[in-house]
Amino acid sequence: MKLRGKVRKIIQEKLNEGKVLHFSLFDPDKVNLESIYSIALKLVESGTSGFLIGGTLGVSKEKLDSIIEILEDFEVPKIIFPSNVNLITEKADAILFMSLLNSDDIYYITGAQLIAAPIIKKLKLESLPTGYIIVGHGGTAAHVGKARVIPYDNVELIVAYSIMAELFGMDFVYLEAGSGAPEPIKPSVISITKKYLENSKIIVGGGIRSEEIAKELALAGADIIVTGNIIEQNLEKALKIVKEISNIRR
Ligand SMILES: CC(C)=CCC/C(C)=C/CC/C(C)=C/CC/C(C)=C/COP(=O)(O)OP(=O)(O)O
Ligand SMILES: O=P(O)(O)OC[C@@H](O)CO
Ligand SMILES: [Mg+2]
Repeated sequence: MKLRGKVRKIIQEKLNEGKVLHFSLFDPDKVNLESIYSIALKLVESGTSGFLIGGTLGVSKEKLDSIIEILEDFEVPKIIFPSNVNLITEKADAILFMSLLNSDDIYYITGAQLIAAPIIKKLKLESLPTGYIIVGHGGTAAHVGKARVIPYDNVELIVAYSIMAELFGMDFVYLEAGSGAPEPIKPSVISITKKYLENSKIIVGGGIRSEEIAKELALAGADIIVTGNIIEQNLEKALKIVKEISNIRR
């Protein structure tokens, strides 16, 4: 919680320097507590700018807390990526205060947020207002969040949802293809969406497994690239992605 209250500023300053950020996603259900410190160290040395901690199935606050404690010494923001209200902890620096804009269930649009808001206030957690938009494959998050998933190539809908997030004043638009998606969101879709956004920053995640794709997405206009599965499955490849993104200047 050392960086609490500074997270948005840290992100903004890096973006102002023309950098594209990489966030490392740790799933509390899948990560091994014995190995997480050494994995995180390599990610930080390669240039990752944030830790997202979250998952949809099998996640407990206890495991979330243990992970954040292990990561505490790294001067990198530790941000909760919540699937529900049970994953709010005072140990984090910040939380993605997300609304799943293309959900059919009001619970994921304003319901969970209603329950979370007073808790976040009480804990003095920094909140990062985020429009969460699920596209394509969608994965477990789409199923649980009852998303009306947008087809990968329906750029008109993706743009409309993204503009909506910006008009609501959300600082971030998270375009999510779903954890482990067979293909990520298309760079061409990102570049078109980018043209319509004046303030909101674009987070892209889901199915990013190569430095080539990560670079294409970054050059197309993604501000933050998230990788999760590849860190668990092929750390060397994940480190290549982090290095590639960290070297980009726009
Ligand atoms: C603001 C608060 C407290 C909650 C918001 C809750 C919302 C809007 C949730 C959206 C729907 C949802 C289930 C999102 C999950 C986001 C997430 C943590 C994705 C990464 O986890 P996965 O990789 O999909 O999970 P598994 O590995 O368990 O499949
Ligand atoms: O695990 P991957 O496929 O990298 O997806 C990351 C993230 O966007 C999932 O919510
Ligand atoms: Mg996962």
